[in-house]
Amino acid sequence: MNMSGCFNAAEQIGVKMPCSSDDATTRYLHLLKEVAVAANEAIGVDAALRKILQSVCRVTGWPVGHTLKYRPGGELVSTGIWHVDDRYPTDSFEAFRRASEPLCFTSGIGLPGPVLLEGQPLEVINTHADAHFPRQDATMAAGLATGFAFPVRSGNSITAVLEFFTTRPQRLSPELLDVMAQVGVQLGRVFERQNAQQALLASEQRSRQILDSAGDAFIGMDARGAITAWNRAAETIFGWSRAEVLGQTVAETIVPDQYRDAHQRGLARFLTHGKAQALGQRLELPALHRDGREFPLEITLWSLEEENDWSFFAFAHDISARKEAEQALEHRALHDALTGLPNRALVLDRLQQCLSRRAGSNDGIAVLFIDLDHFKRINDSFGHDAGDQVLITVAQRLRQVMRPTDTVARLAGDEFVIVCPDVASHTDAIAIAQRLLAELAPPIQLKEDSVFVAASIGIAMAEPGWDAEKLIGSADIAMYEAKTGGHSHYQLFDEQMQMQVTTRLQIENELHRALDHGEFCLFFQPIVAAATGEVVSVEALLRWQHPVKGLLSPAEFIPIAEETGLIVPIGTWVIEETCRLAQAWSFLRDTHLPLGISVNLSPRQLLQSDLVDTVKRIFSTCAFDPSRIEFGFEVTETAVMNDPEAAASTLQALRELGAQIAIDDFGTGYSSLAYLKHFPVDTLKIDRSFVMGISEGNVDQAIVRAVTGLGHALDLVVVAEGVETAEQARILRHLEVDLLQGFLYAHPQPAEQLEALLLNACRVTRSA
Ligand SMILES: Nc1nc2c(ncn2[C@@H]2O[C@@H]3COP(=O)(O)O[C@H]4[C@@H](O)[C@H](n5cnc6c(=O)[nH]c(N)nc65)O[C@@H]4COP(=O)(O)O[C@H]3[C@H]2O)c(=O)[nH]1
Repeated sequence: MNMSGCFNAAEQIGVKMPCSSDDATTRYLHLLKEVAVAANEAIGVDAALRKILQSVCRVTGWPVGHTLKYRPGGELVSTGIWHVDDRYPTDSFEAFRRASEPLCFTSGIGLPGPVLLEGQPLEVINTHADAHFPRQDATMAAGLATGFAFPVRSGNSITAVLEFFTTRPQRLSPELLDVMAQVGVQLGRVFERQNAQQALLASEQRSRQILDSAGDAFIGMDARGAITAWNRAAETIFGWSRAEVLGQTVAETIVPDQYRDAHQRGLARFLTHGKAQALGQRLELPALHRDGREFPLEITLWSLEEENDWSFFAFAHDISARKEAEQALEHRALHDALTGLPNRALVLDRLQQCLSRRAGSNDGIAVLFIDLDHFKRINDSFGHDAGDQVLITVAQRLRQVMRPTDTVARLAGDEFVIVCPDVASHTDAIAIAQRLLAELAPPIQLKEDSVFVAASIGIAMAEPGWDAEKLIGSADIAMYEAKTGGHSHYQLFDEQMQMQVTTRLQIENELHRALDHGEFCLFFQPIVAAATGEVVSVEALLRWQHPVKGLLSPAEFIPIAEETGLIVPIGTWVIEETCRLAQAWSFLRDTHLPLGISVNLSPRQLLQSDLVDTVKRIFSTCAFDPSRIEFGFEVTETAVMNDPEAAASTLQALRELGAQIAIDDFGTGYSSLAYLKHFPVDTLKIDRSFVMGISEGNVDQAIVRAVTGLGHALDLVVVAEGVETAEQARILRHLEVDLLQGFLYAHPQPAEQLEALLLNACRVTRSA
């Protein structure tokens, strides 16, 4: 090889090659090539050092080579990496090695120390003669006469020193020393690379530690969809270890089957068009666990472009617990806690959806509004636990008789609603109601008792333009009608009912105004002694002086006042007004008998908790003289039988305040004669319906006779209502009824008229 060839070859590997003899140059060139290859290919610094020690020893013919590395603090220490020629005696080498390895060479000391100081290759020709050579004895014993060393440079600093020894005193050529300097530079690159790798490794380890300590799963994915990163939380969340999933596709590992196509399409779209809706967003997605179970995941995705290749990363965490809690809350918000049925909000929502889906032709959607009859009695008689048990059983029965597509809901208390989205006709809806009533008919077994539950059902079919509220409201109106028509019935909604409801609503509003504006007034109807025709008592009867409709009788507004509870303040006004007038009239009569004055008490008033206190307050302000006025209350049988025990104690308390008690409309309601025995009652008022037919038939006469006999046996005064004819009066007198009330004697009349009647001591003669 000529000189130009030598430069060319050296330049190819990036080294400026000094010229020497052809032979030496070739060897040095090979050495540099070997060093370059070792520097590039060696797995690590140690391997490169071993290879280079070996190459240098071979090229130079020197038998021993050793490397020392720089240690922070400014000294060189043995790496333990040596090369020794096969022909060099092992014993000698071992002794030299043992002497060398423990030594630390500071700057300027021995062979490597000055190299560290100067940064240049150095040779020591006669190690035996050099007094500054710490290993003088060791080299002598090992027969190593000459040494040379050169630095390994990494940037501006020296990271290692390589030293070589030979047995003969020998001087190195300046070219060789230059070559060694180049070897040092090549080796320095290996050190630099290792440092960089170590730094990278350390940073990767730090990153991994951080990622492993994260509670969220960290997942990396390359552009092919393969998993590239998987931290400890990912192992826990998905059940796969890092080793198992690295290189596997995300799609097959954690994406549920049904979403895999979408996942692949999303990835392909991003890689082709750079568009990805999911990136940078916090998403909730279903994920797949190793055991095959799906679970909800909250995930944040982002992408990274590195060297023209895309990587994707995600932080994710299992939100099963949160979802369960949310679902439980949602379920609780939309379901009835006792029966587990949908509640009002949910049924309204479902019905609304159903109506919207069929907008335009809402036929086919039926709503059944179910209200249990007398449920309060079950609660009162058997306790609330039993009441709950009944509601649960009713819910189950309703559910099991309906189709899965129907919604059975509990609105409140004992009210249930069923939405049937597919009912062809009214006839079908009626058939459903009949099925429901039949299902509810068998007794419900409680702990010790069994109870029968009946229900009233209102049915409404959707009409175009109706919303959910209107449809349920209509079924409710129909249910109300079913209830008033008797119990355990069903009723279809019709527009007439709607009109009635509207009227009722209007009256309700007007009743409020009537009370505030003083539109009520009282009429009084005298009650006469059957034997003498003398007025012994009067009944106060409410009237409403309506500003537009004129004088209204109680039948037109009392039921609504009762329903809405307005009867309570109205009733209080009646008692106050009657007492006020009674006090004024107490001196009108010239008789030794007190004048009886009675007012009606509605069922609602009887249940009014402060009724007795209210009456007490009114009585105390009026202060009747009992020898002149006897104040009385009339209650119907039905009102009393709603809650006989409570009624008995209220009536008793009223009696203790000095009031008389009369049972009104006696014989028309459901009453127990046994109760009557225990009731604090003074008077029985025989209903007009028995008086009406008394002239024609024996049945009514027999009833009146029986009631009168019963009343007298219990020491009660018996009054007959609705006496219109002299014949009726005659028969009633014959049947020994004590008092008579009816149009025959007087119509209900305003207070002033009654006053005149009392003043004149008007004695109603027997007209017969
Ligand atoms: N056909 C016919 N009817 C007769 C005859 N004699 C009396 N009447 C009517 O029979 C009703 C008797 O009152 P009631 O049975 O307590 O029945 C009363 C009572 O239940 C209720 N009511 C009236 N005023 C009040 C009140 O202030 N409070 C409450 N809660 N209810 C009241 O309204 C009902 C109806 O009262 P009114 O319309 O005044 O009707 C009165 C009276 O006008 C007769 O010979 N023939």
